[in-house]
Amino acid sequence: MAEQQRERNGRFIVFENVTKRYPDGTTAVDDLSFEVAEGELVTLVGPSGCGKTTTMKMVNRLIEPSEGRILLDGEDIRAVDPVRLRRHIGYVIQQVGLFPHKTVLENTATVPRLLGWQRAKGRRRAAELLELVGLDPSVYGDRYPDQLSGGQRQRVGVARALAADPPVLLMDEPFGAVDPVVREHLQNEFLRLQAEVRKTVLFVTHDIEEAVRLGDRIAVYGHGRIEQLDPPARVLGAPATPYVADFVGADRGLKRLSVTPIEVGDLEQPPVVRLDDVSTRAAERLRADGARWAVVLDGDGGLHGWVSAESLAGSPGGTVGDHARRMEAWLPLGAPLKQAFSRMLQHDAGWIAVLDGDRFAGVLTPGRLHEALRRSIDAEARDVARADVRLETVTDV
Ligand SMILES: Nc1ncnc2c1ncn2[C@@H]1O[C@H](COP(=O)(O)OP(=O)(O)OP(=O)(O)O)[C@@H](O)[C@H]1O
Repeated sequence: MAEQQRERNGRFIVFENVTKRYPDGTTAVDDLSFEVAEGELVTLVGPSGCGKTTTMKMVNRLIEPSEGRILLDGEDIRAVDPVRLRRHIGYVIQQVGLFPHKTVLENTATVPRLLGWQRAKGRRRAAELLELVGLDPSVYGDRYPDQLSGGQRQRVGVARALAADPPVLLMDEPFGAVDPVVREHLQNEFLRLQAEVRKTVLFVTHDIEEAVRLGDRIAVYGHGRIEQLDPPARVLGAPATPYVADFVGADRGLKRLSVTPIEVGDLEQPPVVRLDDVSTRAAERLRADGARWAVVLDGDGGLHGWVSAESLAGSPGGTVGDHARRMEAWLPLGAPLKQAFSRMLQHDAGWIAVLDGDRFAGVLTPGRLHEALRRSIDAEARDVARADVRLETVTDV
């Protein structure tokens, strides 16, 4: 998929043997080579100080590499004026950096203004973007940043980064400063947004859970190097090194996988269409849902496969059946998560359909699978804690 996109569009980020040595001798990034396809979201995850931020800041030339080169859309970024470059790359950081004396609308319209857009056009665009990130511009547009919650400020940060429609988005722990509940909201909203705008994104996080939930691929960093760059299911299910296994908690997780069943609550509900639905109608529904694909059921409600929004929109005639593809990867409810993992790896699939008897129940994604596993591990830890408490009581007596 990534390969095809690359060939078709050619716009992506390429790191070629990039090393960054700081003047004090610290090697923050060591001979790094990797590529990001257009429209792909790669999460950079790893412990503090492993070089994630340095990697990211080299893309918008806030930091210059000591060796190697970085290409953006086929162009060596050293040939591009840094200020011009930055105006074409969205940048979202943890401490959003909104201008306190400017309103939300003015903050959001900053880059369009710098790019010389007319004021009215910039404000129109800013209002659209605020709407898109879930902030009603008529309510929030005239507020100042200190009149917003932390989560709302992060949303403005995302809207501002997207305002000039940059092809590339750099996000450095953008949701790191908000509480876990708001964080999950922001992540889900961001996923919906990304399905619509399909930017090429580098996303730095400490949090493996966030990396799994958001990334098309995850780059797991060791010191200054990427230890593994793979889709989430592969990183979790087939860690490339003991270091990666340890970082993603795979050792413990793999054991729990075989004893944790798939439950209804673990499933996502993608749009569902029928084989005999008119394809234009189905395409409209997918567009309205902001979905890139839908599950296809046959006349009896059994699983047939899936269909992409692209193929429906590309040739509008006929029924869904003319465009649908078979999906072999499915499992019954109650099957162990381990089986889901191995199916995902076997079919190189980003999701697995789950059936309740003959009925389609939903899909399991790597993100959901990881959450289920996490719950199971936490439950196990709580059981152990309770057992400890009982033992202490016995000793006291
Ligand atoms: N200006 C600098 N001078 C010297 N060393 C630096 C400088 N900036 C970063 N470093 C060092 O480079 C290494 C990588 O730093 P970087 O900020 O890229 O890590 P990170 O993975 O983003 O960490 P964190 O998750 O804590 O933000 C660290 O050892 C850091 O101390």
